[in-house]
Amino acid sequence: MPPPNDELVRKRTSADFVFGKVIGEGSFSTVYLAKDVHTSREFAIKVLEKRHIIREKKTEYVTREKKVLQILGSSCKYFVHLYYTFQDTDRLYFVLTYAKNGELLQQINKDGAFSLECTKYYAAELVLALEYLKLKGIVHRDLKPENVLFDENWHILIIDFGSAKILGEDKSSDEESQKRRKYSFVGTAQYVSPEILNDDESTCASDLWALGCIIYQMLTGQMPFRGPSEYLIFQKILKLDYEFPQGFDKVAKDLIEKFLVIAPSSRLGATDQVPYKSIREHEFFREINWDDLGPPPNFSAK
Ligand SMILES: Nc1ncnc2c1ncn2[C@@H]1O[C@H](COP(=O)(O)OP(=O)(O)OP(=O)(O)O)[C@@H](O)[C@H]1O
Ligand SMILES: O=C(O)C[C@H](Cc1nc2cc(Cl)cc(Cl)c2[nH]1)c1ccc(Cl)cc1
Repeated sequence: MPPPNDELVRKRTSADFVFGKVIGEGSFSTVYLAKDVHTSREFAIKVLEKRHIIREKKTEYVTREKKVLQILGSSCKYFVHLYYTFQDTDRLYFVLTYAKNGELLQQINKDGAFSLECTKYYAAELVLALEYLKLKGIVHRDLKPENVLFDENWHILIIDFGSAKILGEDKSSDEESQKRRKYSFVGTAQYVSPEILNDDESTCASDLWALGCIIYQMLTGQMPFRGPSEYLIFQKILKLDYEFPQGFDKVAKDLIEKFLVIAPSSRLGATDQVPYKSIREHEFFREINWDDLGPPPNFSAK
C-alpha cells in the first residue's frame, strides 16, 4: 500500500497559498484572490476573524456554511466548491472556487436588463442548480443576484450558504431554540418569501419564490418588490403587490406569476414528484435542451 499522497491529505495552512488582492468583503469576512504555491491554481479564500465571529455570535452561521458546502460536494458545477478549511490563531479560512466574472447583479446593472435568450439560459442554469439543492435537501434561503456569481466560462456559481437550511435536521424543540428560530430573520428583504415573513417553515419552494424575483429582475433590471423601507417591501410581498412593465413577454409573465404565489406548495415545481419537471416543461424553456444547455450566450441588452 503506497503511502497516501501527501498533497491530498495534508491539512493546508495559509503558507500553502500566495494571497493576492481583496475581491470582496462580507460583514464577517474578507475574500482574497489566492494562488496555491504548489500548483499555481487560483482560489477565492474567505477569511474570517475569530474574535469578530465570537463577538457577533456568528459561529453557528460559519459552521452551517461549512457543513452545507461539504454536503454540496463537487458534483454540481453551479455551486462554489469548498476545497479546504483551516485556521490559525486568529482566523478561519474557506478555500473556495474562484468566480472570476463577478456577480449576476453587476451584469444586470451593467446591461440594464438581459435579452430574453440570455434570461432563458441563466434561468435554466438556476433551475438545474435548484434541482440539485432539492435533491440534497438544502434550502439556500438567501438566493439573490448578489449571490449568483460567474465562473471563467460565464456559468453561474452560487455562493453564500451561511443562512441555508438543511432539511430534516432535527430542530431541538426546547423553548430557547423555538424563540431563536422565531426571531432569526433570514434572507434579504426584496427576495424574501411570504412564508419566511409569516414565520412559517422555509422549504425548497422558498428558493422558487426567489427564482421568480431573479427572472423578473433579469428581464426588467428591477426587483419586483421594491420600496423605501423593509417594512413597506414586506407589505408589498404579502399583498403580492408588483406589476409588469408594458409589453413584457407574455410567456415570461406567466412563468413568473407561477413562482410569485403566496402559498409555497402552489408554486410551479413545488409538488413535482420529479423536481423540477413542471418548470422544465413550461413554455418559457421551450428552446432549452436540458441535457446540454450549450455555451452561455453573450450578454446583450434586450
Ligand atoms: N468564490 C468567490 N469568488 C469570487 N468572489 C467571491 C466568492 N465568494 C465571495 N465572493 C465575493 O466576496 C464578497 C463577500 O462574500 P461573502 O460571502 O464572504 O460575504 P457576504 O455573504 O457577501 O456578506 P454578508 O456576510 O454580509 O452576507 C461578495 O461580494 C462576493 O461577491
Ligand atoms: O478545521 C476545521 O475544519 C474545523 C474548524 C472548526 C471551527 N473552529 C472555530 C473557531 C471559531 Cl472562533 C469559530 C468557529 Cl465557527 C470555528 N469552527 C473550522 C476551521 C475553519 C473553518 Cl472555515 C471552519 C471550521
